[in-house]
Amino acid sequence: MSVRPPKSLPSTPSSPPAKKTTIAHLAELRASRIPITVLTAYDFPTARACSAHPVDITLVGDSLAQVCLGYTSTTRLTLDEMLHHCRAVARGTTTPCLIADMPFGTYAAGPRDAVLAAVRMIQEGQVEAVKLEGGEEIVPHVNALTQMGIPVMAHIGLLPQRHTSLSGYRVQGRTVESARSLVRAALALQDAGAFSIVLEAMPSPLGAYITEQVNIPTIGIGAGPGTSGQVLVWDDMVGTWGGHKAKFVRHFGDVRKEVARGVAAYVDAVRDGSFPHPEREGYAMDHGEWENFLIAEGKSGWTWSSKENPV
Ligand SMILES: Nc1nc(=O)c2c([nH]1)NC[C@@H]1CN(c3ccc(C(=O)N[C@@H](CCC(=O)O)C(=O)O)cc3)CN21
Ligand SMILES: CC(C)C(=O)C(=O)O
Ligand SMILES: [Mg+2]
Repeated sequence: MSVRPPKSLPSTPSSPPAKKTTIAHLAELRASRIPITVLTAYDFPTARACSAHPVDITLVGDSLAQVCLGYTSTTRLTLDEMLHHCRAVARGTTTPCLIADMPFGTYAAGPRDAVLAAVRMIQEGQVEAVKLEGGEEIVPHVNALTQMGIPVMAHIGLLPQRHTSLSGYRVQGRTVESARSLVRAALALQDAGAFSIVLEAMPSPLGAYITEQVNIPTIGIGAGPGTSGQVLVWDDMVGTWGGHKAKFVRHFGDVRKEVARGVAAYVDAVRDGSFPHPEREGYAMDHGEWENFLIAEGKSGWTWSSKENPV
């Protein structure tokens, strides 16, 4: 399985042809202080939407477990389930860099497991890089992956895969000790070869401070505006997620309301017989063929009106 070749989007007079996002390009965005845009995607149409007004990175997050599959925790998601969604997102992805979360349990036992699972994610899932949650304890895993040429995005701060042992989804880095351990983790993960780090749920000054201390792009979610880029979960961004709304979420659309309106309008239209309209959404038949059909059936006087006889 080879890495997919860069694809170009058609150019318009106002915009040059979009190029495939590379790791070097992400580093350039950081150096130029151009915010990096990241959105999650779990399926083909969402991947297409992310590619159409292109974000820099499309992330198949393990938030997939909750917002798309209805599990109560990301820890329920298996590698096979993740691969199934990665393939769908890959089919809809053009220029964005495609990254996916390594599911809970696929790297816990050690670097060897991490490499085996990451190879499957690249070969079967067609992703370009993997993301792992953890601090200094996953430095050996990040080393093993990056030494074999598998690009790694690190993820520190709030670690949803550890919500049970951490007694919930809590903002991190609010004490001197916790803030210092996050800075140490960021530097250690950078030294281990991570090309970028997600900073989740930490005070804004700490997000900016870590960003200044490292020389790789940081991607914030609830880490303030001082990071190199931002990520949001798709369903939080478009407003389709009906569960807990974290403080860091902003709805940039109200798709839930529009979906509810559409479903109600469809059900009402079918029930009142206004959908489908016999011509607008139906197929016509040559009049002579129809007459001959009725004669063949012995029913030449048969008439039908969608109004009188809706079924
Ligand atoms: N829809 C959705 N959005 C996410 O960002 C997300 C998921 N799902 N699922 C996987 C993880 C879980 N995440 C979460 C889940 C809960 C909080 C949360 O309850 N945050 C509290 C902070 C509590 C505190 O003060 O410490 C909040 O109110 O923001 C944050 C991130 C992030 N990821
Ligand atoms: C929110 C991002 C960073 C994530 O890890 C996910 O969607 O699972
Ligand atoms: Mg995740």
